Amino acid sequence: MKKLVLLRHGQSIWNQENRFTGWHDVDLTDKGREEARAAGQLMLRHGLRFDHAYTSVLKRAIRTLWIGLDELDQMWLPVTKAWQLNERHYGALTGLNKAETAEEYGAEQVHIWRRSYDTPPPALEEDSPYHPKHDPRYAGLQPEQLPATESLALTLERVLPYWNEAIVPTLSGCDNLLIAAHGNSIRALIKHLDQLDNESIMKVEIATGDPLVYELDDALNVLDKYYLRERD
Ligand SMILES: O=C(O)[C@H](O)COP(=O)(O)O
Repeated sequence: MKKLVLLRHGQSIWNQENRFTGWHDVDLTDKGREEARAAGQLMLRHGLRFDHAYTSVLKRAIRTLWIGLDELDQMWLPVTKAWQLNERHYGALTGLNKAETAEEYGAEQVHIWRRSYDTPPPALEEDSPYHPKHDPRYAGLQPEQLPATESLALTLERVLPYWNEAIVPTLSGCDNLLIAAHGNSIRALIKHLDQLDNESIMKVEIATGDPLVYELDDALNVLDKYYLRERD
């Protein structure tokens, strides 16, 4: 039996400030580092050790992974960083306060932007400093690969090919894999793994620093799924 653990990063500075973040690269708060440490300790207590780890190219997920692996004494682990595991791009909402945006546009509209399956937020202008075309870490990508906004559906369109082409071959050849990522890239993976319809995925919320375990057979069929804290 294989184990796949999905871990959302600990609290970030913009989570704390209640700002739309998406692809903006903000670090963890002290609380976020503590959440990452607690997640690592929880995995340690349950005897989890990994053969490989994946993360995004955003420091809140990378640092959560580092802290978790440090607790597991597995800092030596091979790690693959992939932009495809980034948070969904929040478009023109990036940097705005979520409560203030709800006051301005209405709570219902903000809920649609945050949780509808296929309604993306308004797109960023190309000259916005938040546009990924200005960020050297994406210099190797084609212009059409750089989002100016993303719905969950569009996020899935880049997460799923990466899952199939990169993660599935790795997972097929090992026992235990850790993915440290983001609320919506993890929701995209969950939609695929649990075969949820577009309606059901809208209700799925992912907490920070809360390891979610999938037990899989050799063909990567899901045998069981649980939050590790439930078994603590
Ligand atoms: O990018 C963000 O702002 C958060 O990490 C996730 O936001 P959400 O809860 O609005 O999906």
